[in-house]
Amino acid sequence: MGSDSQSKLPIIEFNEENMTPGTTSWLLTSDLVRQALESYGCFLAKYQKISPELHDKMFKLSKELFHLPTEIKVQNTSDILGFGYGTNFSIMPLVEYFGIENGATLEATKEFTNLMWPAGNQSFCETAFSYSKFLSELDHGVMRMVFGSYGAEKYCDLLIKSSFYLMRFLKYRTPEVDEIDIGLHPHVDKDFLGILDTNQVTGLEIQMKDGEWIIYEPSPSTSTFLVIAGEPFQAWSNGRVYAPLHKVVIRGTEEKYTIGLFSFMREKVKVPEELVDDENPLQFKDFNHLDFLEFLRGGRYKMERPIVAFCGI
Ligand SMILES: O=C(O)CCC(=O)C(=O)O
Ligand SMILES: [Fe+2]
Repeated sequence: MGSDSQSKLPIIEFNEENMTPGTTSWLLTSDLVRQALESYGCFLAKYQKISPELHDKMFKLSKELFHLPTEIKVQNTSDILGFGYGTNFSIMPLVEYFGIENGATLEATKEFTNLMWPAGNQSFCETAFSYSKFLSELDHGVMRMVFGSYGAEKYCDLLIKSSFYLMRFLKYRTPEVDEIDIGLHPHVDKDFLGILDTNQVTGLEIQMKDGEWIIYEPSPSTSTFLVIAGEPFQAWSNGRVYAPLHKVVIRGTEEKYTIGLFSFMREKVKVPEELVDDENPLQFKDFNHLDFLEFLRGGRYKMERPIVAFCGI
């Protein structure tokens, strides 16, 4: 166990003003965001667009989702590894999750809702859609800031246009006597950028660059999110952005719920020439993000740094 996240990780506020590209506060925030991702691979984002009411409603509806019968839940499938429903993993028995592929679109949210609630659940559909839409705006805002801060803003629109999301709902039950307390094994995310929201239960632990593990303490303010970089973002930045190893360990007696929005790119991911010079030679070849996800099949997702094996130079 290490120290807690509130004292270690940068906290960055996002508002109308500093999310407007070109303003002085946007430029200042852009540098803070880039530095945070380079130093920690993650930071806490204060983002009021998701109100406490919306947060509470989304988590209440998420609990209802996990209460559905198993025969309904297993219908949430996807061709992409890890995008559908998952549960009862022998090496991490506590976690159960759903995924909405193309989350942040109304069509996919409707389709998922109708699959889970054939008689309809308008409240879930509307809430999940507005929640994921607001989070996707934060995701775009963060990307624009990082690209801008590297002087690589001209590559941002194409990638953002090609991006899509996995909206993931996770639940971790508490371990029974003699059961392991691992919720998620240590892993580095395979998305470009992820945004995580949680109920007030600790469990997520993140490894810092110096090897120390810190415990993510959910903020009492429900408008605080954890923004965390995945390996593809690290590759795009030619190794500048850090993609931290993290895990979930359930030590208490309360169930943990998480909601995450993770971005993926359809457009080829290419290190900008602005990030390559004599001191920083090219570390990663151009790659297709979805091919990377295919590459992870057959147990390769357990590798320590699969992106290096996939497209490292
Ligand atoms: O539940 C959490 O806090 C972490 C989730 C996570 O790391 C993931 O879905 O990749
Ligand atoms: Fe993760």
